[in-house]
Amino acid sequence: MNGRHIAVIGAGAWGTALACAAARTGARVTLWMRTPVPGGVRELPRLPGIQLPDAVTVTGVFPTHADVVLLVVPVQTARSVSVALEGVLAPGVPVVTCCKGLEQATSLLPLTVLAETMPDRPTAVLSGPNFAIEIAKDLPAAATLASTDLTLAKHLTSILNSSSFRLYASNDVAGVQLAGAAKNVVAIGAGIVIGAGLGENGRAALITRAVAEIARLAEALGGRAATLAGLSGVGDLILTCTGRGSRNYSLGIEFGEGRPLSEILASRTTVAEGVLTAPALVALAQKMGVHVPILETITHLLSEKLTLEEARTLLLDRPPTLE
Ligand SMILES: NC(=O)c1ccc[n+]([C@@H]2O[C@H](COP(=O)([O-])OP(=O)(O)OC[C@H]3O[C@@H](n4cnc5c(N)ncnc54)[C@H](O)[C@@H]3O)[C@@H](O)[C@H]2O)c1
Ligand SMILES: O=P(O)(O)OC[C@H](O)CO
Repeated sequence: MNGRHIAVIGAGAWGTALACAAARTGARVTLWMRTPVPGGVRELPRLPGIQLPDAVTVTGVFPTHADVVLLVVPVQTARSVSVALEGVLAPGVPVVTCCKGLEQATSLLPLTVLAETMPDRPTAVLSGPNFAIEIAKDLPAAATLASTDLTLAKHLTSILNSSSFRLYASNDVAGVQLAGAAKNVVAIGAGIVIGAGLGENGRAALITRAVAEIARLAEALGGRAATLAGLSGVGDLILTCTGRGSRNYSLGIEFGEGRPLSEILASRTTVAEGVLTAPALVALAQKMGVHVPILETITHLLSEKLTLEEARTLLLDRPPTLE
């Protein structure tokens, strides 16, 4: 062990996988679970077949100290969990949000939520094309770690990087967070296209033009359009809009096949962040005065304000324009 301590808050699929990845850096790891199993566990329900490394201790108690804390809960719970964590965590310990989405009630990005709940704390975001099960199995992957403080981002990449999980530092927190949030909405749209039998050309067009919408919104929020070409942008869109392992993409496929959203959600126990992020994203775009017809159409399909036929007409019957 290297003497470092990494704490992971949230023992869902992604928290479990990140605990495995953190253990591979040589650190001691604590994994906070909302409802810990008495006597501890080595195999967790969200990732069947994955054994936790010995370096990982599962706990129901928030850490008071660590070299870094990873916040890995559904984005809609980030506010309440971070408030509780802030009550016990020592000042100065950096917190990295690993959530992908917007808070539904406020349209805030996760780091903006943390700025309200942990105002004096150093923070960062981790985002990229990462299916939890593959990270847990130690398959090769990469992601972006962004902080407004680039020195902190570089320091955290050096703590969390390993020979199978390669991290790149960035200071574009708006671009990285927005890309991670929006890709879940686009993945639902891509799934709808495939589920409805509209073809792979249509899916490629939808993804590509959605990138233009997200880039415009990222710039309006102070981010960089170029970030969309990176791991948190196109990288995650490629994975999530084509990989059947994506909860958001597979939800879109089922919806496109004609299954009601309420029925799909009732049949699942894991989070598909795109569902609640979609209306928040559209509200944010409206507030910033950014035109996002594709994101809007996906949102209206999910809320049944549009039929598939109406959505198709709305997107395709617009006058041609410059790319
Ligand atoms: N699964 C992946 O491959 C993956 C990869 C990258 C990022 N993410 C992101 O990580 C976040 C978490 O996703 P996940 O895959 O781990 O979800 P999950 O559905 O597998 O698990 C969610 C976990 O959060 C816990 N939880 C729910 N409500 C809570 C509350 N109020 N307080 C505390 N804990 C609560 C649940 O008990 C569960 O353990 C999401 O924002 C997701 O987009 C997931
Ligand atoms: O299963 P999804 O759709 O939540 O996607 C998981 C990760 O975000 C992929 O990078």
